[in-house]
Amino acid sequence: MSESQAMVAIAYHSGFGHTVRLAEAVRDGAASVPGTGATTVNVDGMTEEQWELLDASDAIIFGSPTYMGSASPAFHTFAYASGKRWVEQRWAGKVAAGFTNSSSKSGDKLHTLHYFTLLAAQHGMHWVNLGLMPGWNESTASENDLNRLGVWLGAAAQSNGDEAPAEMSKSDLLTASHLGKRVAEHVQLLRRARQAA
Ligand SMILES: Cc1cc2nc3c(=O)[nH]c(=O)nc-3n(C[C@H](O)[C@H](O)[C@H](O)COP(=O)(O)O)c2cc1C
Repeated sequence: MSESQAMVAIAYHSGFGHTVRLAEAVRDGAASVPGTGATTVNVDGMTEEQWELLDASDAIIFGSPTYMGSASPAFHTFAYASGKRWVEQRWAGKVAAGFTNSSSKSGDKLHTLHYFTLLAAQHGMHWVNLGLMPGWNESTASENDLNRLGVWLGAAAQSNGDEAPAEMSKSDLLTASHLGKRVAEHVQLLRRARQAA
């Protein structure tokens, strides 16, 4: 990462390989914005180096499958451990966003996204929402629309319980990529504003 380059970190967990595909799409969307580097961090077993990478990032995008109506236990372990950063408000002022995946169309994914907003707020971070109108909600609409699940708070994806990660919805992956790009654009805006201040 060059000195002037912004960094977007995607802090995610994936138990069975679906959510990691979203994390990669978010990363690619963020990296498409000029002057932005992006990297994924699997939060299941964080190293000191990975914590330092998050500390040094301009944005942290949280991602987890929805298990039993909330983020996965591995993600919650990461969030609990982030309390060390919380005490010092070390992530305050960073940009935050989130994404989740589950097998049901709703599946209570919104609760996972709500949880991410609280985590971001406790860290003093600035939440960026999805910024896409809902798709697939008219007779002429299609499940290939962006934001096909009609969520505003973050990127939500649905993968059938009997299908491999390779079968994931292209619309969901593009929606995740949109979120990464939007976060990187906000990071660039904030950087310019802070430099001008
Ligand atoms: C313990 C457990 C709890 C789950 N709870 C939910 C749930 O609350 N809602 C839902 O729609 N799917 C639920 N699922 C399905 C997962 O969200 C789904 O398999 C998802 O694709 C897993 O993502 P991953 O491959 O990244 O781990 C659950 C799966 C497991 C193993």
